Amino acid sequence: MENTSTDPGLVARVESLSKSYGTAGNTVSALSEVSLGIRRGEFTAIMGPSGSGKSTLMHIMAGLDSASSGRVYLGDTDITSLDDSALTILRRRRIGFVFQSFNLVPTLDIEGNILLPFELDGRKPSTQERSWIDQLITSLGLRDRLGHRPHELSGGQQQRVAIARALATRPDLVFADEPTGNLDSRTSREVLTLLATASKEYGQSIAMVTHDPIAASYADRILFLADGRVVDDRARSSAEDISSYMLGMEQRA
Ligand SMILES: Nc1ncnc2c1ncn2[C@@H]1O[C@H](COP(=O)(O)OP(=O)(O)OP(=O)(O)O)[C@@H](O)[C@H]1O
Repeated sequence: MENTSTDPGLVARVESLSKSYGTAGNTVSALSEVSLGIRRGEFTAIMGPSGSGKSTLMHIMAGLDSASSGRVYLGDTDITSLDDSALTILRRRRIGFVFQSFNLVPTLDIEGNILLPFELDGRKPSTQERSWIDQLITSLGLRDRLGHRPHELSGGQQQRVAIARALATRPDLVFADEPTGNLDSRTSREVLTLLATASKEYGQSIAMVTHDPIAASYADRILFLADGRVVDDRARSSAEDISSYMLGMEQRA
């Protein structure tokens, strides 16, 4: 009998997750029998060389792509059993996203972008949610930008809007996909500090895909993937240690 009991310390987990692309005779294995858990309240980085399966793992955990086999849980919800409309609702209500390319809606002002998850859910924020959003707007320094359009903001400011949007609904888990990929190093540090603070001060669980050792050094924990498998699971490490580990991985490959 399969054990499906949930460890309350894990916000999400995958069990024996495999993913292949292509058709019979011409398949690429992107993930092979991956089992891992993302701990609640932690900032987790997922690292690995190009093609190691990071994006595939994130997309499947976020319900954006389907597994070939295995199980994927968000809390105690087995998302592999959900249909497309249930997955859409789950993403909207329980997951936040921060992308490399910010993905703001150009025709909406900053406030409209931050409130978009509520708009898509057909509701207004409650009083309590509104005060949380106000707190986010202030702490992210966006108060005097609310009426502006995204193109009027710098890259770093746009990413702060995306972070405010991702945190606004207090999702179970925020996925960040190379969130500093389009930012200069100073702005990257600001954005990474904001993500680390969201986890430390607000208990926000975050899973960040990155190939950047500096970005990963802001995380509480670093999972390393290679060839579609988890090859290491480390506590917080310096950028130097992460770099030399990555270099070793490439040399062993
Ligand atoms: N839609 C797809 N069709 C076919 N193969 C795919 C598809 N998506 C990913 N792959 C393959 O699966 C493997 C893992 O890809 P994935 O994008 O998850 O790696 P990654 O670690 O995120 O890489 P990168 O750091 O370059 O973004 C690669 O061999 C890739 O070519």
